[in-house]
Amino acid sequence: MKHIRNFCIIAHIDHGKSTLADRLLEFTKTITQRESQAQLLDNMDLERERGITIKSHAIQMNYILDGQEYVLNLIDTPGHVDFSYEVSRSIAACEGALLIVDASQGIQAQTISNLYLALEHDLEIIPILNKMDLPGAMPEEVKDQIIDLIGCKREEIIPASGKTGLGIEAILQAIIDRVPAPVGDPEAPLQALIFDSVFNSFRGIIAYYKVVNGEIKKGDKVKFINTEKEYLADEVGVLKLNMFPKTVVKTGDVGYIISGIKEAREVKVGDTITNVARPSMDAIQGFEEVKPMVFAGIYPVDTDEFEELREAMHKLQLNDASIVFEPESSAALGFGFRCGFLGMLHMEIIQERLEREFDMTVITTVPNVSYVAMTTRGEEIIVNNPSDLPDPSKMEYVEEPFIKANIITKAEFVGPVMSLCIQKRGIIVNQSYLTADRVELVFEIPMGEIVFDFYDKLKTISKGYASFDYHQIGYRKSDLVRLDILLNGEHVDALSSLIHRANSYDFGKRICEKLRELIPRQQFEIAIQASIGAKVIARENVRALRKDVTAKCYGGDISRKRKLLEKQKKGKKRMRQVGNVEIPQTAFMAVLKLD
Ligand SMILES: Nc1nc2c(ncn2[C@@H]2O[C@H](COP(=O)(O)OP(=O)(O)OP(=O)(O)O)[C@@H](O)[C@H]2O)c(=O)[nH]1
Repeated sequence: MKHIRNFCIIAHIDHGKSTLADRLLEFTKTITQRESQAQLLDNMDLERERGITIKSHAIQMNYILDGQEYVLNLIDTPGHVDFSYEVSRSIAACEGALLIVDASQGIQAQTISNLYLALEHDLEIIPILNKMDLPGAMPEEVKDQIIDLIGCKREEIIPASGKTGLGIEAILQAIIDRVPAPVGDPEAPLQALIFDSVFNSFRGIIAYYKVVNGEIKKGDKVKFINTEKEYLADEVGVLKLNMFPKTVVKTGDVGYIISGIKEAREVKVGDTITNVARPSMDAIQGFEEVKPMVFAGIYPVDTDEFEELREAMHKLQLNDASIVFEPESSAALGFGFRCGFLGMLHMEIIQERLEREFDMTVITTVPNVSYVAMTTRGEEIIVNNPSDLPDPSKMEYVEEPFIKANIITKAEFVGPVMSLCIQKRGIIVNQSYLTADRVELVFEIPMGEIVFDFYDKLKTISKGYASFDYHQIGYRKSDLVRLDILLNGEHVDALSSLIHRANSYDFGKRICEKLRELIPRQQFEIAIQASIGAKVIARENVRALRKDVTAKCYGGDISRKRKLLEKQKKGKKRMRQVGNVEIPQTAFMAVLKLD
């Protein structure tokens, strides 16, 4: 135990965490250069394509320093806010953290929020100034920022580059010298903290844990304290490049367990494993049920494919326990599912996986957050779909989730950032200068206002010099109304949204204009109306189509005509007929496209 070091890497997105991790793995010969495809740890295809770490992973390195062999467990953490609970669990399994800061970018919002998480768990922080090879690196300036932030000594900051390999040896030395060995009682009953799990189609769910006290042996009967389920430890071991089976994983070490679990739902990140024969009564603290934040309807384009979609969703849920879904029906879209996601990125990933892995073509409706409505009869209703909002006459009030948003930007962008936040119904609670040129702004904002395009807008108005991070701070009463859309007088339930009363007129007008652009002209005129209750507040028309689309090809060559028709057919793939109007997928997402 004395020679084990458990550490994670925390960084703002794109500051070079995965690249640096690869260099550490190469240097310790955990992987050979040949095995080191770019960003080895990101082994899901989607992760590699998007260049982000979606799930945390762990890997063990062996390193000899001054004749002593050390076991270094690196726990990789995801960098995106959608997955922040996983970051917090990974951090809880470590004694130290490498805090990576891009020398050309300086400290960003997630550097700070992840740092706070690490400090909450009393982790030893090793500051690293990465990307020193970049011409735009500003080492002295960024060092000042780091010193201000964590109060370390200048010489404690390690200059590094994941690209050239600068600083790698110094980092390993610092991990051994500065990160404390795990503490724990080898004689005590087993307590192992689950910080991640993965789905393997052959072996079922593989859970990753850190043994906090006691030990876990192959063949043990174990129990997961929060779910109260018992399993046989078919295989335990440590994580190298591949799984490395062992007969026992001891106190302080990081390992995996395979026990025939088939569904991701049964393994909850943050849960504690104990031994059935000699149980610990206490779970390790900090366990939370992960709650979805964003909801949207997912419908098969082809109504016959509902059962296939159900099967695909179930399969996805087997390896991603954070998706929830239940059947719903929409007058406009037929049968589908209301699905809950951790955030917008998570939603996009699920949609993409449905298409790639299950070959499903789906229509997704506008995402919304989860509201709470209090009825006049004193019932509390959770509203995950705007259509479920009770009639105003039967409702006392509605509450919406709020977040605390942390934004770091340059002083010159404070004005525009503030106006954006205020436009999104934000309330500023703090403003502080980190340096003469860098400002941290703290806002409380309704979550519904930021889930869509907030981050994009923030990036645009700050020319990319703003970083953003948030956490939920609970529900508050709001004056929300349901805005409905009618097409030729017919209410399209999938286009309803909840909106603050003060913004509803402007919003109604803009959404009608946007729909007019997105709904293609058809054989007849289409009236687009926005209404609140029975009152129509905006209207636009899509004029009738006069000419045949192929008309301009008359006399032209036939192949061109066929191509045009085919193109049209493809475009139609994601269309839905509502009443007599055909609505394209893009229209269901119109809200996201408002300027
Ligand atoms: N010049 C230079 N580029 C680097 C260095 N380290 C990483 N990069 C580049 O920076 C980008 C982001 O690197 P990643 O390692 O994927 O960053 P990350 O922090 O792991 O990103 P997430 O996993 O998404 O949080 C990639 O394009 C890398 O090639 C470095 O030391 N120097």
